[in-house]
Formats: sequence, structure tokens, C-alpha cells
Amino acid sequence: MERARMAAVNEAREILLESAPPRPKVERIATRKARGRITAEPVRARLSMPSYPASAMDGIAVRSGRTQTATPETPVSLIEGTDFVWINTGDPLPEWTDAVIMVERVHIRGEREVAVTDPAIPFQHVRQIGEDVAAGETLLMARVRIRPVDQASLLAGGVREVPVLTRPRVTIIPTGKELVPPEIDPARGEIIEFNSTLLAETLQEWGAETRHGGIVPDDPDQIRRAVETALEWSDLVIVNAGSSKGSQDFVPAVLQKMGHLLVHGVAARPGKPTALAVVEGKPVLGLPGYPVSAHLSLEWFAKPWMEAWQGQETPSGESITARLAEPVKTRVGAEDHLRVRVVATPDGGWEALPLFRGAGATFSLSQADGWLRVPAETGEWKRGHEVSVRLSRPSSVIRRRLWIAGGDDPALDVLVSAWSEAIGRPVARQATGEQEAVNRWRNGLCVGIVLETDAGGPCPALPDGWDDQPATVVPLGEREWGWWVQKGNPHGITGVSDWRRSDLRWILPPRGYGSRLFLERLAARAGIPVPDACCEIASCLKAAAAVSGGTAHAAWGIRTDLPPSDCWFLPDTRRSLYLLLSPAVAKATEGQVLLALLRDEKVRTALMNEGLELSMTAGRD
Ligand SMILES: Nc1nc2c(c(=O)[nH]1)N[C@H]1C(S)=C(S)[C@@H](COP(=O)(O)OP(=O)(O)OC[C@H]3O[C@@H](n4cnc5c(N)ncnc54)[C@H](O)[C@@H]3O)O[C@H]1N2
Ligand code: MOO
Repeated sequence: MERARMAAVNEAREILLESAPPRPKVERIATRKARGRITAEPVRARLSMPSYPASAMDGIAVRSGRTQTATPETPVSLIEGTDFVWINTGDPLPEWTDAVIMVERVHIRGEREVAVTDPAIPFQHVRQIGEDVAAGETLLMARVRIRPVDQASLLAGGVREVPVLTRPRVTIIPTGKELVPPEIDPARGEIIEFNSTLLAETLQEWGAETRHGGIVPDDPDQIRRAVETALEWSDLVIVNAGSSKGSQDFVPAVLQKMGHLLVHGVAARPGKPTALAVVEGKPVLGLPGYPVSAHLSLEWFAKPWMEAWQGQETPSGESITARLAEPVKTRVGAEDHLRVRVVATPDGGWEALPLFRGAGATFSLSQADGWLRVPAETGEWKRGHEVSVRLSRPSSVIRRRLWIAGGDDPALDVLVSAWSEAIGRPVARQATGEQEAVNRWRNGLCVGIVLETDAGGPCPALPDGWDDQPATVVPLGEREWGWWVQKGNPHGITGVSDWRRSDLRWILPPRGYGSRLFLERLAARAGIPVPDACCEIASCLKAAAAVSGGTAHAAWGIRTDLPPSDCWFLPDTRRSLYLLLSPAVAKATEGQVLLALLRDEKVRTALMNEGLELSMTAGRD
């Protein structure tokens, strides 16, 4: 097989557009169904609007000349039928009249007689024929994306059908023997097939018509047949997964045989194993299987191709300038695309927090606020470096969002969600270590932090707020902490004393987290070193899931009913949770609403169902 070149993303995009240029056709469709479609040619009005001289006000239609001498001192008397007729907004003007006087300025004199005290100007309050739209006027130019206001003006001009570009037809073929449709719960070794939904819905947002080509196993003949079938209907075909170097990755070779493989591999992470081909003059994109890689690759190649089809850009997210909350390290030689969460800073700026980089992390795509592109030649950016972030959510939504930082506790999602609903503002929770939470608080990057202490112990030290006032401390309640082990506790784990054993793997909270500091103190007291964690995980649900899958024998976490049923919880200790609210927010309505929610029976029950044993004083000052 001839080896296709590894190309820079920009270069690969140009090769694709040159080798498989889009060929849109024209169709006429009902104006009423044309929202979002692109005009194929200029569209002219067929009719004038209004099509007759119409009254713009409720009142009387008159001959303006009859009213010229009217003043408050010398009113002019008018007789119905001869000098005026009553008329309503939108009514046609009788031919012998040329002006309308509003009813508020008309003085009733008798049953058929009125008086006016101001002269009417010719054509006052009269909408002329074609005043809005004149027949023959160009209402829309070619290559305009039709909006509801455009549909209205087309219909006003009598244009019931409009010539538009056909929508590009795209078939998506997911490949992989491990894939099962989303309707089926996967068995071990199976994966829910969700990429085709991600790709199809995104393409539809950009204006494509999509079809699902059905899940195809990793078999060159079946992939080839699926592509052949798809090409009969489609303008563009996407084959998803099987584009890398595994023993089952047949897509590039199949495309090479069917047509011309233009590019295999782009200098970008994620998204590297992208294959671009032309078959029967149509583009066929082999997108990587990982969802983040597929999502990015779709943006790099399918989007510009669709933009070329439509002759215009697809509306896309804003770009902002943010400071990095952490240093970023990447390998030079390929551009990197990082998902980031964005936090508004008190000085009106933005901070960007890079998220987990795994290309399989679908959830982080949904959590992210935007993308950070690190150029191929950049290896490192320091904390505080100014970067450009392309947002995937409106900046106005991000700016209004309130943050709570601190250890991970799924019960808090109940509270945060109820709070967000009650105040009509987005609220987000960020799992961080204790020190990091306090730092974020001091820098005004969060309105509250959650800290834990020994049950019954004193309140946590009160860090000063960034406005140097003490925090409002809200005791939330107690939590049972312990070890998540495999069902039946086959390794007879009892707790910290087992840290001496060499046959066990442990998942511990990350360094600096309150729960980790607690374990470190426990170990020091018992004179045992903290073991090397096989992994450090902040989320107790993720930690328990990893234990159930056999990654580790035990994970430290809180009791909750949510983890997988094939895990057991061994209770160990009780810890208290405190919410520290910023002085400004505690005093404001937002804070008062939060305290009221903590007294609300429904919210209290929901929190207790999540395993948080609420303090009697939670929410009371
Ligand atoms: N030895 C190497 N291994 C890998 C390389 C490499 O260069 N050398 N590249 C890695 C990179 S980078 C990527 S990205 C992946 C992409 O590989 P494929 O395109 O061959 O995709 P698969 O291996 O078939 O799948 C990856 C992953 O994604 C899941 N998947 C696939 N399709 C779907 C779908 N429709 N919905 C949901 N999830 C899907 C699949 O089950 C796998 O878990 O290769 C690396 N390997
Ligand atoms: O390039 Mo792959 O797309 O990182 O995961």
C-alpha cells in the first residue's frame, strides 16, 4: 500500500477541499420550511406588501384638503359619508380619501358629524402600496442562511417557495465488533455506540442531512460494502474507528483500495489517526474511534467542507483571552487540543483550567467550556500564561456561574442543583484539594468551599475572604467514610493496618485533599507509611467503580448508595462537612436562598438519601 502522508491539520484540510470539492445542487422548498437553509440565488418579491393603500391607525379617513383650515379655535366640521368614513388599522382607504386622523383627535359633534382641530397632511397614517415590500425587490441575496425574520419577509412578498442549496447528505458508519446500540446495556468487552449520535447531531446543527449506516464489524469486506452502499445516497461518508494501527484497523487500507487515500495521520492530538480519502469523487472521512478525537476531526474536516458547500461560515463559539490556572506541558511536533473549564475572575477576566486529556473522555467534552489549541512548536506554557480559548458555551452563561470548590461529594450535587434552580444561575462544583480550595476562595474564584473535619471536632479555621471578611460557616452534617472493597471482601481488608500488606493495591484520594490528609494523619499515628496508591482518584464513585473492575483491592471513600452493586463498603470513621460561604454571597439573596434550601424538608430528605447525615443546624444562623 502506498503510504499516505502525515499532514498538518491546515494542510490536510486544503488537500481534502481541493481533491473532493463540494457540489451542492439546487432545490425549491416551501418558505415555511426553509429556516436554516441557504439561498441558492437572489430571491425577489412577487407581490407588493401592502397591496393597497391601508390605514395605519384607527380613526377616520378624510380628504386632507378638507381639513387645511382646522385650528383649535376654528375647528372644521366633517359629515360622515361625504367628508369622512370611520376606518380601522389595516383597512383599505376609500379612493376619494388620502389621509387618516387618529380617533383620539376626532371630536364627535352629532350622530354623523365630527370636528377636527388640526389639518391632516396628505398620506398621514397611510401605508402606501409596496411601502414594506415592493414587487420585484430583492429580498434575499444568494448564499444567505434563512432566519425566521427572512421567512416572514419572503411570505410578505408572496414568495411561497424558495430556491435553496440541497443539504449535504452524510452517512455515518460506526465500525467495531465491540459496539452495541445505546438501547442495550453492554456486557464486559462491549461499548455503547454513541459516537454516531455525537457526529450526526453535530452535522445536523451545521445543516447536514444524516443517515446511520448501521454498526459494521471490523471486517474489510463489510466495511467496503457499507461504504459502497452509503455512497449511493451520500455526498460525504464518515467511517468511524478502525483508523489506527491495531490488528483490526482496516479503514485506511479499505479506502485506499476503493479510491484515493489522501492523508492518513494528522499532526494533532487527539485526532491523529484520521484518514481522508476520495472515492467516486466524494470525500470519505475515516475518523478515529475515540469520541474526543472523532469530535475534533469532524470540526477540522467535515465542518470546512460543509462551509464550502454552503458558501459561508457556520456560526461558532466566541473566543476569549484567559490566563492558565495551571502550567501546560505538551510534546512539540503536533498541535494539542485541550478541553478547559473557564472561570470568571473578579477583575473581569477569565481563567482557563485544563481538564483530563484522555481522548476517550466523553464526559469531559460535555463538562468543558471550551478548547485551547497549543501550537505544534510549543512545548510548555507557564501558569498565568495568556491563551486564547474558543468557547463551547456562551460567555454570558460562564460569567454568571457560581463556583463551590472542595472535596468531592456527590450529595452536594443535590444541593448545588437545587440552589441553581432556585436562584436561576448556573452553579458548578469543582473537586480540589483543601489548600487549592482556600486559594481559589482567596482569589475570588469561588463563592464557597466545602471542608471536612473530624466528627465532633472544631469548625475548620476560617480563611479570610478575598475582601478580607470572615466566611459564613454553615455546618452541613456528617458523613460515614470507609473502604470500598470487592463484594464479599475476598482479601479480608480491615483498614489502615493492612497498608503493611504487600499483596494489595490501593486507590487513595489525591494529595492535598482533606480526605488524604486525614489518612496521612491516621498512618502517622499508627506509625505506618502511606502505601503507594495504584492510582489517585478524587471521585469516590470513580474509585469504587475502579475497585469493582479489579484495578485495586480497596478505595477510600464515603458511604453512598450509588456505587456499583458488586462493591462492599466497610465503614471506618465519621467526618463532618462544613460549607464556608463568601461574606458577599452569604449576605446577598443567593446566600439566603441557599440557607433556606438547607431548611427545606424536600432538599433535606434528598441530601439524607445521598448518605449525608444533615446537621440539625444546617441552614440556621
Ligand atoms: N499502537 C498504537 N495504538 C494506537 C495508536 C497508535 O498510534 N499506535 N493511536 C491511538 C490513537 S491516538 C487513537 S485516537 C485510537 C483510535 O483508534 P481507532 O480509530 O482505530 O479506533 P478504535 O481503536 O477502533 O476505537 C478506539 C476506542 O473508541 C471506541 N469507539 C469506537 N467507535 C465508537 C463508537 N461509535 N461509539 C463509542 N465508542 C467508540 C472503541 O470501542 C475504543 O474504545 O487508537 C490509539 N491506539
Ligand atoms: O490522537 Mo488520538 O486521537 O489522541 O486519541
